[in-house]
Order: sequence, then structure tokens, then C-alpha cells
Amino acid sequence: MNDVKLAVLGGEGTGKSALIVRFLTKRFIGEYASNLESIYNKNLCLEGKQLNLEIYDPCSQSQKAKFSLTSEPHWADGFVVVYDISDRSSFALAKALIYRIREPQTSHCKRAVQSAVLLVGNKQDLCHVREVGWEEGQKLALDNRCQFCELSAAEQSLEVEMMFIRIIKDILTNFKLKEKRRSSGSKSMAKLINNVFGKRRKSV
Ligand SMILES: Nc1nc2c(ncn2[C@@H]2O[C@H](COP(=O)(O)OP(=O)(O)OP(=O)(O)O)[C@@H](O)[C@H]2O)c(=O)[nH]1
Repeated sequence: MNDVKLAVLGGEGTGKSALIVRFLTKRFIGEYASNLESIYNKNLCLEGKQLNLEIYDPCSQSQKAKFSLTSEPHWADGFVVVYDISDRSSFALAKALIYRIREPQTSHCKRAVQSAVLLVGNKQDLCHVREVGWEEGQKLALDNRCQFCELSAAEQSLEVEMMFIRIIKDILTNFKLKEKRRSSGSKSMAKLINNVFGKRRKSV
């Protein structure tokens, strides 16, 4: 069974818990405990594979203080970064979060497989008080090699489910890429050893 670890990050009150609860239960209950951080577990079958999905939902306080974005990039295989389309400051935070996720990946190694990141503009039902344009979200995502969607946890159960499936599929694709790189790396090492020692044997 594959373990898939997903962190749902974003500003306070952007709807992180609402999205996760919607995905897990198909329900929108309106108010969610925000003083607890949680890891939810779900078993699911995708592309013929059994998956053990863990979803990390930070509480706003710990996100600011304890984690401050240093732990999640190491723990998670992928990220959903949420902002509220009716709150510009939450978009600024989403941008900072994306930069922080991408930062260690650009400075480390160019060949490394980049984490799957999906930027979500939540609360689309509040588009009459919209402060962040769809194009702005799309551009931020494109510029940082992220997927993007706008939706409403309050009103769109299917879209929320599709959004989670999309990021999980991206994570699985990354697993395959990493595996391919590992095996081609060990093949080229074997080839190198064979070349060196094979040649020596011939010359003896
Ligand atoms: N109109 C609308 N309200 C939403 C939507 N999603 C969440 N909310 C509301 O936004 C508020 C915050 O939702 P939460 O899910 O607690 O947000 P959160 O990001 O987990 O909040 P913290 O844990 O405090 O950071 C709640 O009152 C939700 O009912 C949505 O799609 N539309």
C-alpha cells in the first residue's frame, strides 16, 4: 500500500478544515475547531492502487509559531495551498507559502522532482465580494509550477473531491518519476562499474 502525505496550508479562516471535511464526509458543517491541528487518515483506491492518505490540517496558531513552514515541506509529499477569493491578505499569504515550499527545491538540486502543489481559491460562492481575480490565482500557479482551481467548499462537493483526487494523482506521478530516476541512477552506476572493472579484466 502506498502512503500519501498531503498538507493543506493557508491563512486563517480560508476554509482548510471545511475542504478536508467536505472531501472526507461530503458534508459542509459551517464551523470547525480551529485550535487543534489534526492528521486525518483515509484509505482509498486510485488507479488500481490502494492508498493510505494522511491529510495534515494545521491550526492557525501552530502554523504561525511552531511549524512556520519549516516542517511541512519535509513531511508532506504534496500541498494544497488555500486562499479565500474574498480576502486579499489570504492571497498574499498563499503566495508566501508557495515561495517557501519551492525555495528549498530550487536551491538544492535542479534534477530533484518538485513537490506537487495545488493552489485553491476557496469561497467562490462569495464572488460578489471578490478581492482576488481568477487570473491572479492562475498566474501565481503558472509562475510557480502549481495546479490551480477556484471552488466553494460550501457549495461544491464534487469539485472538492476532484481537487483532492487531482493533487493525489500528481503525487503518484511524482512517486513514479522518483522511482524511475532512482532505478536509472542505479543502472548507470552498474554500467560505470561494469565499464571500469570489465575493461580491467580484459587487459589482464
Ligand atoms: N461562504 C463560504 N464560507 C466558507 C467556505 N469554506 C469555509 N467557509 C467558512 O469559513 C470559515 C472558516 O472555515 P474553516 O474551515 O474553519 O477555515 P480554516 O482555514 O480551517 O480556519 P483556521 O483553522 O482557523 O485557520 C467558517 O465559518 C466556514 O463556514 C466556502 O466555500 N464559502
